[in-house]
Amino acid sequence: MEEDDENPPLAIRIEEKPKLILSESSSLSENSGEYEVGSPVGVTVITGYLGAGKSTLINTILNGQHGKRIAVIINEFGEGIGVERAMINEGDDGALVEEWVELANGCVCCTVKHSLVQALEQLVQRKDRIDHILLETTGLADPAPIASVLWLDDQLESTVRLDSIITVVDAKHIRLQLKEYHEAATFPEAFLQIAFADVVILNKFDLILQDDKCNCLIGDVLEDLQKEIHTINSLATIFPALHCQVDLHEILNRKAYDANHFAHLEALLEDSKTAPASARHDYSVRTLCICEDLPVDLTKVRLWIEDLLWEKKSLMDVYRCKGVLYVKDSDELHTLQAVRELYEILPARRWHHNDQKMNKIVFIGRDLDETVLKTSFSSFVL
Ligand SMILES: Nc1nc2c(ncn2[C@@H]2O[C@H](COP(=O)(O)OP(=O)(O)OP(=O)(O)O)[C@@H](O)[C@H]2O)c(=O)[nH]1
Repeated sequence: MEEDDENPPLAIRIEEKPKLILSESSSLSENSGEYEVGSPVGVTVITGYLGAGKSTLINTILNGQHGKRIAVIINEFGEGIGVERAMINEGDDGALVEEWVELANGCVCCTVKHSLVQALEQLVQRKDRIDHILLETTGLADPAPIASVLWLDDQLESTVRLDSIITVVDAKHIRLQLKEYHEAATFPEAFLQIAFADVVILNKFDLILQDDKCNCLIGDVLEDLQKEIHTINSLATIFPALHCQVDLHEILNRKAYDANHFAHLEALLEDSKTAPASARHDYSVRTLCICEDLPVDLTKVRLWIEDLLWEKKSLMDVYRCKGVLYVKDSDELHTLQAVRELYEILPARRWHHNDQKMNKIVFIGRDLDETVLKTSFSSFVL
């Protein structure tokens, strides 16, 4: 592909599989202020049910005022090659230059992992020209493997960082989708996407009242839906939206996995609650929170969490876990983050004199048992 000096296209050829678009935002500013030279490039994973509005969100971001130079990676599976491309607005001025590569069928996790690492490695070589990467996971029910590649992959660790997982939800259909999965007890796609989300965009709220026979106020319906989403994942920040129009500063650069960007996690943990047993919808995927005042032994915490995430003796399926730890013989607050079987415990900052030192861990997962979690934590770790 030829590059002309006035409007140099950004295009990177990758040998296989994800489609890759590189875009320079029309609102590009030389220094957005948020991009630090030398720091890893943030990756936002965009997931969501079929038709929920993922491409709409990408279009909103590409055409938005955020001052970032953004690269987009799209995975598309099966027969629909080319469809995703048509959904993305390339811009009148040709500001978006694309390189499309077909994704072969095969083991989703392996294929995606391999080609994703390759694509990212090539992208970050152009780091001087990219501030942020959007990764749309079309066709992937479970964002966890992608998240773990980005979050803890040794090869990529210093060059890219998982910024956040955004799940786009169709406000009109989400109840039905959750109900269907719940009743059929099948692979809980809609649950997983919400369970892993740092941000949920509750999209298409214009459609939710169309079938509503009770003349409810739109505010009440939205509030109900938000409660329902928080029953599954109380850590997710929810933005109701029309055509995915959201404040881009709220969704880009969230640093949801950074130990040293701790204020956000602290606020989330402060607010998070265990979904009550009497929750209106008794889903098997839910949020559960345990608190403990006494200092813990870090080595034992590691063994405990490994037992939980790796051995799965208790039959609980933990998808996501975030927390703060009050570690014995340390004057630093530690953070715990886990995505599926991967976890990380890091010192985040020194305890402040007015902090209430305690352990607080939030779990999001399937068939979580509060009693087992609490008693095993107290007996094992303290
Ligand atoms: N009424 C309404 N329609 C919307 C809204 N947001 C998106 N749509 C429409 O919903 C349809 C699907 O949106 P997409 O952005 O293509 O959804 P997607 O999640 O990328 O779809 P897949 O990639 O097929 O899973 C399009 O026709 C959009 O124009 C909204 O807020 N309200």
